[in-house]
Amino acid sequence: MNQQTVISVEHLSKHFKEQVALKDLSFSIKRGEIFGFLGPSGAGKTTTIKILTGQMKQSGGNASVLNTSVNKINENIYEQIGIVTHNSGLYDKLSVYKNLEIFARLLNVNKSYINEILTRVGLFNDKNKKAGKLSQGMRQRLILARAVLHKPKVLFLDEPTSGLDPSTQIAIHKLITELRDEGTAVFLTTHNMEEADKLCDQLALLNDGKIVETGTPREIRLNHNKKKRYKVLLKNNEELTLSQSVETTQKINWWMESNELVTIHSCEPTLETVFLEVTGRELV
Ligand SMILES: Nc1ncnc2c1ncn2[C@@H]1O[C@H](COP(=O)(O)OP(=O)(O)OP(=O)(O)O)[C@@H](O)[C@H]1O
Repeated sequence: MNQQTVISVEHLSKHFKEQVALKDLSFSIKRGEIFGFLGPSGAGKTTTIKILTGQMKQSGGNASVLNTSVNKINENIYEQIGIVTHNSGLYDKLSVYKNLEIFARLLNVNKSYINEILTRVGLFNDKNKKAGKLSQGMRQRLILARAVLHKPKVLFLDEPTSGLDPSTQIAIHKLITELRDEGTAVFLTTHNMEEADKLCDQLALLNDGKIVETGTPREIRLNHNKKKRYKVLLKNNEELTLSQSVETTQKINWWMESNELVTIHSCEPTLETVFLEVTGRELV
């Protein structure tokens, strides 16, 4: 295994009685990489996180996190990983600060870091508020702060921005990117293709428990850019979409020479379009 590899998954499968939830998944994630697991509801994203964090047993194949097989994971691993899932809870009756203080004690983190992380997630001024009185976006930022308080080497985020307002989404994206730049490996599940496109270094598209496409967001979009088209805006306000051809090249040249061309863009497919193309399903 490459020294930089922190998560390695080989032929992983999971079934619940007759129902197959994961089929033969293989991928790896390196240090300082955001890996996006993109798929519609029921595709198997949460099941994968549960197996990788030792909360559920796989039916076949193997996976390791920080060189420990998921079959041998014990609570010691929680000193090195952080998890944000749908059911991450908070102590509602305690203040924002106290919620973090409890975890700082459990995880042997210097208390001085609490104020720093509260500032980073934009909650410093709310540190004395009771957790139960926070808005949904503030709650999610506190849950994220708690998950990264001990500077984990691996961070698992299960749809961390689902249902949040745009400014909270931006704040969370900024923190995730900073953590990646500091070397954390991030395993992120989402069904938000814009989030995946913007944030992730590598992506796996998951459908019905199977990986149907992998690569960087750009590679995936360009691989599926078969019908190359261009959108142009001309000085007379005319907007045209043109397919690649000798005729189109001549037209564009002419508009450029005669200073008629205002804007030109290539029309690559979005990840949403790619997903629809490879699965026949929308990413909802
Ligand atoms: N404990 C369980 N018992 C039986 N079936 C389960 C269990 N957990 C998950 N499944 C099934 O496995 C499949 C994958 O579920 P999973 O929760 O991993 O999907 P997901 O991609 O995380 O969906 P969402 O985006 O809605 O959270 C679904 O068909 C689900 O019904």
